[in-house]
Amino acid sequence: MLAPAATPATTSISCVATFYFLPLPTPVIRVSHLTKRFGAQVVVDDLSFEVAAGETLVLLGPSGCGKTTLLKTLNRLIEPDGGTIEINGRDVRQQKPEELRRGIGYVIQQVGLLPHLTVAQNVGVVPSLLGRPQVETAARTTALLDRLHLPAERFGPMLPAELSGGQQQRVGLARALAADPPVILLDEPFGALDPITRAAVRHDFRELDELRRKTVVLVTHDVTEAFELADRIMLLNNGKIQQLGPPRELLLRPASDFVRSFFQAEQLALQLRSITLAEVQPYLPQSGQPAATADAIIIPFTASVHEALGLLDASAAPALRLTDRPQAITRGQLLAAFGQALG
Ligand SMILES: Nc1ncnc2c1ncn2[C@@H]1O[C@H](COP(=O)(O)OP(=O)(O)OP(=O)(O)O)[C@@H](O)[C@H]1O
Repeated sequence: MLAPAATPATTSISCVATFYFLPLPTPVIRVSHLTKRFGAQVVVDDLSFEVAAGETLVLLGPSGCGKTTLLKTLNRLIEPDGGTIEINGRDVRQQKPEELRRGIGYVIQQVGLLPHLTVAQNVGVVPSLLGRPQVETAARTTALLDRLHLPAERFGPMLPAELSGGQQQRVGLARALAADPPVILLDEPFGALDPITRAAVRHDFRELDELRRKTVVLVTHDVTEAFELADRIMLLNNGKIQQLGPPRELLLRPASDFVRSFFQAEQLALQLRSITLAEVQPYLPQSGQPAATADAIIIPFTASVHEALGLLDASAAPALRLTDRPQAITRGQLLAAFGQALG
């Protein structure tokens, strides 16, 4: 059976024990007893949570559970009926909505590019509103478009209507990042794209270095997307948090039948992504053929079973070899050990 993973709570406790004199990092977003009703329907029901600096929190749950409403309260596109929201220690109600929104990146499924402005002008909208020097904005726009595989020289002068859906979504991401806001909110940012474009744009999004420094809240109903992108997932139903934690915790230690059944359909695929080779290693045969380095792929313990199988499928290699383990592992042995690790 898998050993229990360290939860954020246990990690924090051990940090406090060892470095009790260091203050814990202040959360960038702190939500307390947030409530929103539409008529008689309570859509966000007394929610309290925090998001740490640099963390990606994914809001997940069935249609109508309140994900978008919750997200929109963070930048005051929707005003709550009760509770408080602090961003960087300031109550959002103390700031004018327009000013607040200029400091928070926002990406939506419909992209919402301004049709009469060029791609470069669209990306530069917020920095211009903030009065940033034009030269600085132009350089930032070029760098972002290049990083999102839309070379600025070619795409910068184009109009949004001349771009494909995937290209428009990339421009939407560049626009949200242009003013370098510390917080980014994304509502189904890849939702309108076909599966192949969706995977490609999501990959480029994940690879953006600067996102690692940002605090991100992302809404999706795509479970695989949530597992790929989230540091923690908040699973919602009827406006209430059903479970909040790292993806593998929701999968391996569901807090309720609702959580268990939510992931049921994709359970095997998610387990393959969540479980690492370090966890299956005790169940692999302890003796066997040493692998000839030339015909086995060497893979680290930190890789997931999904990544290992993907590498085997994509190459002509007959087996894998874990770093520091001389024996080769075949696909069959890996799957058998994975089954045993799941218990
Ligand atoms: N402006 C509004 N007026 C009345 N009801 C609303 C309004 N906006 C949302 N709702 C209702 O609030 C509930 C939650 O909506 P919300 O868009 O937050 O859900 P969601 O989880 O994002 O759903 P989806 O995944 O389908 O986008 C739904 O029942 C919706 O009909």
